[in-house]
Amino acid sequence: MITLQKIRVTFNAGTILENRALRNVSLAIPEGQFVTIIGSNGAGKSTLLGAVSGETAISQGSVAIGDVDVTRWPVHKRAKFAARVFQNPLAGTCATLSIEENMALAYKRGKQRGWHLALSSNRRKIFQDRISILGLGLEDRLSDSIGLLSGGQRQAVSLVMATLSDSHLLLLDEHTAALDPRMAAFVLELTNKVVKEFSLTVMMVTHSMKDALASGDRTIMLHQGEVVFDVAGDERKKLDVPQLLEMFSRVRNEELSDDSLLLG
Ligand SMILES: Nc1ncnc2c1ncn2[C@@H]1O[C@H](COP(=O)(O)OP(=O)(O)OP(=O)(O)O)[C@@H](O)[C@H]1O
Repeated sequence: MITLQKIRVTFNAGTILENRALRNVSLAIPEGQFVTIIGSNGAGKSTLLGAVSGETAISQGSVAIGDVDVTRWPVHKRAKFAARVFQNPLAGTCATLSIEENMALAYKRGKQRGWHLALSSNRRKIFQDRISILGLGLEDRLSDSIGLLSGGQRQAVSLVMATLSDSHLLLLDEHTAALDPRMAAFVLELTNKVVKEFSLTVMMVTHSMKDALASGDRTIMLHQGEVVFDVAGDERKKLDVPQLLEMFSRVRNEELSDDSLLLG
């Protein structure tokens, strides 16, 4: 269970640039749940993921992963519990290292030993098996520099890397947004496969209402730093994109099209 209690994040507090990016957000996400997060530009979606991963300092509230209160834990310590995949494929991997070295780093995330120790022949077999899930033939290219891969291949490897550490929480921050439509669909499909296979708990930010409803089992919408609706189960199954847009426009009291949400 991920438990966020009354999270507040205020950037530039006390200045004319003060921005209350998250206002009293409380959420309880049971283990194994896949939550999709939508909302227009600046709604606080990335800030929410940052509050969980530790990349964003919270002004008030608490974050617990399982029974552990991690509110005061730095990013590197929380990495044991949570893996994050960013929009920019270059952000989550190190271009100058090989695929297997990147995997070794992911493997040792939250552990004490150096990454070279994670590169034993046993480990290499695990990496090969794991990466073959992708069906991209990368198991034969483990010693290639990761910088040689396309954006989509890199996102795919990042997903596999997320399954190598002991973390069971996957934070996806618009991880398909920078890819062409075909690759985006492939990476999303792969996401669902990996999540299912490794029973991961997921928080996925997306600008696509369609993807938000098609993936996962719960959808929350943020608006101006607040959760404005939270839907799961049968109620969610019955929802379609136009209805979701209508709910959103009711919240904002204005008319929106899918594109206007996508483009903010
Ligand atoms: N480091 C920061 N310093 C100051 N303000 C910030 C910082 N990070 C985010 N913000 C502001 O906090 C608000 C929420 O930003 P956030 O990135 O969480 O929105 P978002 O919903 O992810 O938007 P988008 O869909 O555009 O990525 C925005 O007004 C943003 O400008």
